[in-house]
Amino acid sequence: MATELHRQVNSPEKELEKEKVAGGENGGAAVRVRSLTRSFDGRAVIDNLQLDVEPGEFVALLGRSGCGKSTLLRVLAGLDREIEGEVLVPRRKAVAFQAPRLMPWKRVWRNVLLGLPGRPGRAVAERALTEVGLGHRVDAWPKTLSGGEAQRASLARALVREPDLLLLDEPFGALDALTRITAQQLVAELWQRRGCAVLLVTHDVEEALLLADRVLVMDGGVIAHQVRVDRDRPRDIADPLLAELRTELLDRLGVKAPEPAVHKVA
Ligand SMILES: Nc1ncnc2c1ncn2[C@@H]1O[C@H](COP(=O)(O)OP(=O)(O)OP(=O)(O)O)[C@@H](O)[C@H]1O
Repeated sequence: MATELHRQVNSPEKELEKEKVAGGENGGAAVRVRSLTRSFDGRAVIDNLQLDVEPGEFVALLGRSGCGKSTLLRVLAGLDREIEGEVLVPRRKAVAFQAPRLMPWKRVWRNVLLGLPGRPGRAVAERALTEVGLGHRVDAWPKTLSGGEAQRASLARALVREPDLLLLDEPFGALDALTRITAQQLVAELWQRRGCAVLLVTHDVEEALLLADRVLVMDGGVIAHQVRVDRDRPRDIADPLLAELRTELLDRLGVKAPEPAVHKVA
C-alpha cells in the first residue's frame, strides 16, 4: 500500500524517514500520527497528539465543539499541512463532509468523477452510485437531490477513489433522523464490504457506539480518552455494554447522561 508522510514543516532540517505501514489482511489503511501540533494564531488546537488507526479499523472521534476534530481530519486528508510532527497516511484516501459540496452545474455522475485522475468513464461513476443506492439518479442535477441523496452522492464520490482510508466529517449531521439511520447503515455496509479504515467525526455518542470499533474523545488538543466497542454488528443501543460505554463517554464529554424516564402512576 502506498503511503505518504506529511513532514514537520517547522523543522525542515530534520529529515524524517519515509516509512511503510504494513497493510492488513483486509488490505485497509493504517494511520500513524506522532507528536502532531497544529496552531492557529499561536494557539495550539492540536497539541502533541498521538494516534494510530489499524488497517480496516472503524474509529469514531467525539469531542466538544471547537476541540479540533475537523482540524485533525483536514490534516489527515492532506488539506492542511501547516503542522509540526509526523503524519503517516495512505495515499488512497477520501473525505466526505457534512455539506456534500456538489457542483450544481455538473450532473451527478460528473460530480462523482470530479478530480479523479485518468479520465475515468461514466460507468465508473454509475457503479459507485449504484453501490450507494443512487443508480437511478446518475444523470440528475444536484439541486434535484434530497439531502440524503446528496449525501450518498458525496459518499459515491469518495468510493470511486477506492480509498484505504475514508475520512467522514459529520456526514449525517444535516439529515433527518430516519434518513440518518439509513445513511449510517449504508456506511456500515460499505465499510464491511470495502474493508477500508474509517475515521468518523461525529457529535452523536450513540452513532459512534453503533458503528465504531473504537471511540475516541478529543480534549485539550489530544486524544484524552478512548473505549473499545467489542460487539458484533448490527448493534442494539439497548445493549447493556453500549449503555455503560455511553454513560462513560458522555461523562468524558462533560455531559450528564439523562436519567431513564420514570413513569409514575397516579
Ligand atoms: N483556519 C483557521 N483559522 C483560525 N482558527 C481556526 C481555523 N480552523 C479552525 N480554527 C479554530 O480551531 C479550533 C478547532 O476547530 P475545529 O473546526 O477543528 O473544531 P471541531 O472540534 O471540529 O468543532 P465542531 O465540533 O464545532 O465542528 C476552533 O477554535 C476554530 O476556531
